[in-house]
Amino acid sequence: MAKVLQSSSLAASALPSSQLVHRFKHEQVPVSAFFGNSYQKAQLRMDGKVVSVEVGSGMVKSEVVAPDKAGAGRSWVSPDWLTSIIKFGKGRDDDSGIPIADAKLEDVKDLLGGALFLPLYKWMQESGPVYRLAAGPRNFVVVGDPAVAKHVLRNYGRYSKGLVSEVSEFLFGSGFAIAEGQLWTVRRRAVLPSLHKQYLSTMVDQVFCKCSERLVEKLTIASKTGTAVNMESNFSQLTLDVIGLSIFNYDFDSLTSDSPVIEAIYTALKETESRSTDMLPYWKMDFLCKIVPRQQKAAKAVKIIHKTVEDLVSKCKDIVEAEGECLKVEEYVNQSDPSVLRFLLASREEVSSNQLRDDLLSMLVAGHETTGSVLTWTVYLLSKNPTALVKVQAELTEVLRGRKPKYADVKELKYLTRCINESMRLYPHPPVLIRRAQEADVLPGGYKIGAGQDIMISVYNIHHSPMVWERAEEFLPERFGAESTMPNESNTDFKYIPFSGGPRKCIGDQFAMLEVIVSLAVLLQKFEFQLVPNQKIGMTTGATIHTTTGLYMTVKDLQHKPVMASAQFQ
Ligand code: HEM
Repeated sequence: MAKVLQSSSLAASALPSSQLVHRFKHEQVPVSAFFGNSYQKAQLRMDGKVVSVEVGSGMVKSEVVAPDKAGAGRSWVSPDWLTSIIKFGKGRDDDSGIPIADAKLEDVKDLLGGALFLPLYKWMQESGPVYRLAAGPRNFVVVGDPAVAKHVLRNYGRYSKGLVSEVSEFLFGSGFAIAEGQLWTVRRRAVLPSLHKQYLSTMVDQVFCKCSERLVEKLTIASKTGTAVNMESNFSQLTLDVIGLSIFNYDFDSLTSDSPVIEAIYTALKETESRSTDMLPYWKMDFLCKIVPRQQKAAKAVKIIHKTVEDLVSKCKDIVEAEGECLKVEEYVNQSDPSVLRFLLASREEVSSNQLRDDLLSMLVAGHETTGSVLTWTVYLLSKNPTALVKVQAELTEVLRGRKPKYADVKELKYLTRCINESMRLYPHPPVLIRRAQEADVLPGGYKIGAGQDIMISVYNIHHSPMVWERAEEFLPERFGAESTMPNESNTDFKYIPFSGGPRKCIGDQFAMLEVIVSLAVLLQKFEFQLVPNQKIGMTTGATIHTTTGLYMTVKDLQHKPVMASAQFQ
């Protein structure tokens, strides 16, 4: 006898998703992945219709029963029935102690291409800091509690990157940003020393300042004509220049944002940007990527990126081989090319060209949009908080007196740094970290999870939680204190984790902070940024928090404007 969903008991594990697909939203999704092995028949709301689906020995039969007047199913996440599945699936024997979020259609209708972290926050307010969410083919335990985040992030061996590795492998390959186990350990250990202090201080002068000054030239023209500029796309371009030049070669005149190399990478990255989120419903269905046009486009773009990076690796190999001997750090940073690539080749480590390519790509992708988004939201917040902006300008005048910043100046720009810290609290990039339990575990608070459980650590929830932060929604750079050390996961006990924490913490955190501080020091000494009026700045997500339609600003030259306020802050 076929059972209907509402009365059946569903097993938690998913069927292999390979044969069973249902056409939905113009593309195909794996019906079977939504159900357990004991499932036989259910009614689903899909594509604006109520559909009866029957599964038996590898076959799926579906027929439309009625139009779906309630409108559920216009999103691939049909929350009402997914919540039901989880409730029935976990059933009476659920002793995990984890409440199930009551996901409603209106919470998630814009989920695809929208801002997932916003409904995650709403559900935290309703269900508490740790809850279970049905999302597409999987269920996630969503974490907004610093103690639980600390447990998961610190116990790396027991939690892998899971889904995030699966959906971004097409781009990162075996790069260390998504690699696991021994490969990750070896490659991270090999790359980490390339970001040493001397390298960073060289980059401030040779790359960060130069790229920012190039943006100053562009904005000067806009300031003269009064044209509004989209600062989000300008920052995206700036940070790609910076990371491309720093990783591959900082010969500024030969490798610039308008050079074919950077241009190719930029175009290709744009194409691939949304593929990871697109991929979530197709989880483990590689064949769909070969037939869906948008996925085909992304696959082509990855080929361009790979070819471009392979050419750069091979050119640099020739240079290093011609040099013969291994260079010491001091010698190497004084050379005309102290790039990460050159460091890695000069260290003469046994590594394949493809592995090197994937590791460099890991850094390029992880270090580009994240830093661009921090710049975007910091400038946005400063334009909305004139008192903080005046303090920043006063500090810049006091410390730099109109000159460009050097490495040693950065630690004196305390208030600017706190504004950036606070911007990363309010707008963390990425807003959600994904992990998968390798074994059963009990989380702090007594929540039980099984092996294979997917987990979303919502950094956004932790950073916005009124249980964690006072006046959580306000922009208060002073909250971190001027003289205390830079806030991080250790000194805030995982309340502040914009760079994650534990063994897989961001490898480029210092690089990124330096880059953002230096870029803003150059730009804010020169210009005042004003939001174009009547602009709605909405949020959406790719890997980071983006604006929905750009951040349009007018820029005014500050050259002759005196700065009044004192730079002191408590
Ligand atoms: C403000 C800018 C940045 C932010 C907010 C940021 C944030 C993060 C976060 C949260 C993670 C951990 C992801 C996870 O646990 O799943 C991460 C990892 C990583 N980041 Fe960053 N990042 C930034 C800039 C950079 C830069 C400039 C680089 C390269 C120079 C970089 C390279 C990486 C790499 C390679 C990883 C993976 C590390 C591993 O798995 O071992 N990031 N980043």
